[in-house]
Amino acid sequence: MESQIAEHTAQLPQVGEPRNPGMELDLDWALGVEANTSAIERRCATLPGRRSVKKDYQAAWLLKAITLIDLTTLSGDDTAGRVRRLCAKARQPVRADLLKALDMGPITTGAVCVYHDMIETAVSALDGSGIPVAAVSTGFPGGLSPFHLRLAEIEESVKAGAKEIDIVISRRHVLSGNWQALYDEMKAFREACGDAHVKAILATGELGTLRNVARASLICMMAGADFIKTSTGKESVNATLPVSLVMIRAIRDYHERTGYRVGYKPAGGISKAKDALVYLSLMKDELGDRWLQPDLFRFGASSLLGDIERQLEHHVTGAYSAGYRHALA
Ligand SMILES: O=C[C@H](O)COP(=O)(O)O
Repeated sequence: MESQIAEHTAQLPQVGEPRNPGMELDLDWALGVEANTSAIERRCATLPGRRSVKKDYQAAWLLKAITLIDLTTLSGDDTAGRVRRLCAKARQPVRADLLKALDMGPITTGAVCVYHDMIETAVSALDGSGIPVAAVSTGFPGGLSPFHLRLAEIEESVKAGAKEIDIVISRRHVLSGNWQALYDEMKAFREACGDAHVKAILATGELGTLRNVARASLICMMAGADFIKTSTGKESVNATLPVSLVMIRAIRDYHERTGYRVGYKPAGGISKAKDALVYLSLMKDELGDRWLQPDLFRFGASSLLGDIERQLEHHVTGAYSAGYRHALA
């Protein structure tokens, strides 16, 4: 048991993984990509049944999943108190007695993700923990505020202490085929981030087709995205497996062609432990173990942690706790 947990939760040494610097816009490449929707859907339909992990392996994978969560609160009624509670949860996401029973030392979530106004609260609540604060930005979730204000918002968030910036792209650039505008926008966002890492939220539920998702993924990577992320969590359709397969394969193509590894963040609507396991096995199948580390994979999720805790408690005690006992996250 101990070795299974250790094997799946170990952090690989990150020997100076270079940041994706981006490249010139290569429209021939981006416009040449196709997405065979029925083949993609067929492949995804087989995933949940085919790759189930059980017992100790399942506990190990669930602990791993926790270390990959961007623990998120993005509500209009967020308060400093709620953000501080969320940060306490990020520092200690699993009860000490459960960790002990699983032979595990302390773990944390991958990051805490908040709106700009909550950055300073989160940074101070996470002080000394090494957990980065991610801020959604650029007029999240619509991305329709004036361009100079979107750049200024990024700069303010970096100044306030955010180490990761989750930007939203202009969906209209994709829907109108204005790929140059998408590239220029993403490049400007990346520059405004400076040393902070930038996640490009594609809002895939609003891009119309899987082919658009593939093209937008490539163009954002060409413009220097460190991560590509599915959704804001506010679209009517958020993270899905077909969209994930398309984005993950774009990441693979980009790595094969440029040598740079770009991260992946499915976000929105991922609230069940069993769904997290399917995403992890998809990453492992398509990209390999290197992409199961927090510098290359995150779940954007506000309630996934609660379900994972329930499953871990069941694993240890044989009983499920009531959902209300895990109300936060
Ligand atoms: O980026 C994270 C998402 O906004 C979280 O969405 P969720 O509340 O559906 O988990």
